[in-house]
Amino acid sequence: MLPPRTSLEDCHIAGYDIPKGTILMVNTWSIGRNSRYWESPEEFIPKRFEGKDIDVTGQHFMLLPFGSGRRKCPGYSLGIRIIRATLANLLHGFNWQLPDGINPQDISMDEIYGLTTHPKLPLHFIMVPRLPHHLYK
Ligand code: HEM
Repeated sequence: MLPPRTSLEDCHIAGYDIPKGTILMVNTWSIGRNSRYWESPEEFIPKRFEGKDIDVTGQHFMLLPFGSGRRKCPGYSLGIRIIRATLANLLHGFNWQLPDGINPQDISMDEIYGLTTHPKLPLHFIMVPRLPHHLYK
């Protein structure tokens, strides 16, 4: 859910009459799993974004990781850079393996709902350094 909004005037949206002063919650979790907008929404398919002109900064309402409008996340640019740099370093610095006896299909994708969404069960990986040892000091 995005933080709540209050409607400033009476309006009519998607068949609903919304009186002035109504507190509105935008369910981005549900939008992200709506098959009207996403093919196989429950599947993790990063390639679905390849070659698509989908913006993450609040222009395309089917994907709102940083919200939208006047109250959208002011830290989105920093957030994107931190995630990109962290992920790139982890992938560059380590080969990733599953523990013995665990297959990719055994990994639980269950979530805990809250202000942010966390995995319900911890993820276990073995990180194998792939660069010369002195670079990790
Ligand atoms: C990947 C990282 C991040 C994600 C996914 C994220 C997501 C969000 C979302 C969904 C909102 C609510 C927007 C709305 O109501 O429309 C928000 C608000 C906010 N974020 Fe972020 N954020 C991230 C990083 C950051 C960073 C790095 C900062 C500051 C350095 C930051 C500062 C804020 C602030 C101050 C608000 C409240 C804005 C307001 O209510 O006017 N965020 N963020």
